[in-house]
Amino acid sequence: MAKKYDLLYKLLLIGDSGVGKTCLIIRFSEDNFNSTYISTIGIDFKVKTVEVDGKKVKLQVWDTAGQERFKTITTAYYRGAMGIILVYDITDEKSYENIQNWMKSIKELAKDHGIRFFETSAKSSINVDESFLALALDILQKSSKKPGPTGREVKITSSTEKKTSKCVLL
Ligand SMILES: Nc1nc2c(ncn2[C@@H]2O[C@H](COP(=O)(O)OP(=O)(O)OP(=O)(O)O)[C@@H](O)[C@H]2O)c(=O)[nH]1
Repeated sequence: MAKKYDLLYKLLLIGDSGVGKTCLIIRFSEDNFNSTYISTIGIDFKVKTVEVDGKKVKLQVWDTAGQERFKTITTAYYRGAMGIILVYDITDEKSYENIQNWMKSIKELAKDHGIRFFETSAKSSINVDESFLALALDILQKSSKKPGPTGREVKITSSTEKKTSKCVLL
C-alpha cells in the first residue's frame, strides 16, 4: 500500500499545568474544543497529516503533563522532538514567569535557534493551524538544508472568529 505521507515530524508541547496544551492539540487535530479540564497524566499524542511546502507531513504531536510530578517522564521525550512548542496562558502571569524555567529545560535545543511567537486560542480556533504548520515548515526547511521558498507556503484557512486568546506559543 502506498505511504500516505512523505515525512514524519515529532513535535512536543510543554508548559505549566492548565495553560491549554491539550486543548490546542485537540483543536489542531480534531477541530474541537471542550472546556472541561482533565489534567494530562504523563504523556499522550495525536497525529495529523498536513501539507507543507508541497509535501505530505505527518505530525505526531506529543502532549506532556504540566504537573511537576510528571517531569521525569516528560523530559525523557525532549530529545526525540524535532520541534517544541512552549505554551503559557496570557491570563496567568505565573505561567509566563515560568517560561524561564521551561527554557532552561530545553536550552540545548533552543540555543542558536530563532524562536517564533504566536498568540493562539484553542477556544476560538485562532492561530492554531498557523503555529503548528509554521513549525513543520521550519523543520522541513532545516532538514532539507535548502533555502526556504520566497513566501511561507503554509496551506491553512485562517479564522476570523473573535479574539479571546488564552494561550501563547513560543
Ligand atoms: N478561554 C479559553 N480557555 C482555554 C483555552 N485553551 C484551554 N482552555 C481551558 O484551560 C483549561 C486547561 O486546558 P488544558 O488544555 O487541559 O491544559 P493543559 O496545559 O493540557 O494542562 P495539563 O494537562 O495539566 O498540563 C481547560 O479548562 C480549558 O477549557 C482557550 O484557548 N481559551
